Amino acid sequence: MNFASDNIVGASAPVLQALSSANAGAMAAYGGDEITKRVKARFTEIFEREVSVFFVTTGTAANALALSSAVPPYGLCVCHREAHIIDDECGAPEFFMHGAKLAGLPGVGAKLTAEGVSAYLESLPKAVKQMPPKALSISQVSECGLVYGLDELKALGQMCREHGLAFHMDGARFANALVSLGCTPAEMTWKQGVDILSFGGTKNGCLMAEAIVVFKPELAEALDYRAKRAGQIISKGRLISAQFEGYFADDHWCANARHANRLAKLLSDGLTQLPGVRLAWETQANEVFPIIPAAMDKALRNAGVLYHPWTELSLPEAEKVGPDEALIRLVVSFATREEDVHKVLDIARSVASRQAAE
Ligand SMILES: Cc1ncc(COP(=O)(O)O)c(C=O)c1O
Ligand SMILES: C[C@@H](O)[C@H](N)C(=O)O
Repeated sequence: MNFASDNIVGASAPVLQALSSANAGAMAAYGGDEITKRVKARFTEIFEREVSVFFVTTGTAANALALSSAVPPYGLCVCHREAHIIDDECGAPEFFMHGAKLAGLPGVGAKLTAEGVSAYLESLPKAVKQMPPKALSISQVSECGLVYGLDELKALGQMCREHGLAFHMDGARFANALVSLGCTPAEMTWKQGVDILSFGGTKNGCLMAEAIVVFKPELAEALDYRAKRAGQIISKGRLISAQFEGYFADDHWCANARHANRLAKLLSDGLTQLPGVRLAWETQANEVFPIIPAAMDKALRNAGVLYHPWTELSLPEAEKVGPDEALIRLVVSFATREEDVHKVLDIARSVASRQAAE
């Protein structure tokens, strides 16, 4: 029972089928093929406006290249201090921004507020040599499994406009956030001021497919060159676009995300009914962050449930993890079986019963 990440499963059947179908015959390389053209047009339909789309192989590449188009080498990009771009990309964003800096701010649940970012920006010294803030990057879904509501995104977008920042969204789990809010892709992005999006497909059914979706045309100008320099212009480009073709067909992508979110909620609700179990952050997408008794943590691991501990950095002081507790991260994917969720709950319940009997 592997709940370590949504990166642990392969692709879903429709995506693999689309890939297999696209394999036949000769097609133009480097994105010149008909499938790539078709899928780029599909992105324009999905986002209800003309967009530029660049296919890449990893979320890190999407984030680093997206930010490189928005932030000059002397600039600053504001993000959360636990953002994937600051914590998990080994300096790729700074590297591709040619030395620009990431400024990580605190925030409960790895989320930022417009007020908090604005206060930070106002606090910066206005020295002429100060690195000027040029972008804001948020993760939707956040690194603590939380989803920004449309009002929060609107306020952040407005704040970016007021401060002249480009607004980037790390949408590694875009579909999970989308179905959680029940809104449209346009409402969750450009209609709230998002300028450039890292659109993730890999964690939700694709084999290896991410896209940079650009809403602000001037940010797209050099992205082809930047992607080429990063080794992200794939020679057999159809192999990424075909994945997205299968991903988008028959609303498959949203069905995958709804499945993952539903089982995450089932897991979360089952765990929180047990004594000594509380949530670090509400379950709003496909990740569950329970704080559980240490004995339960040990039992789950001994029973072969795979998951990672999580940092409590974004927990309010009053909710910090106790000496006999463990904060863990359980990630549910489109391929997670409901029976495995029930198995985890059964183990947790048995531990709780034993502890109650002691
Ligand atoms: C919030 C977030 N952004 C981006 C990524 C993409 O990272 P990768 O380069 O591993 O595809 C991940 C993890 O997979 C993530 O959790
Ligand atoms: C932890 C993080 O780097 C990874 N992207 C995951 O979500 O599993």
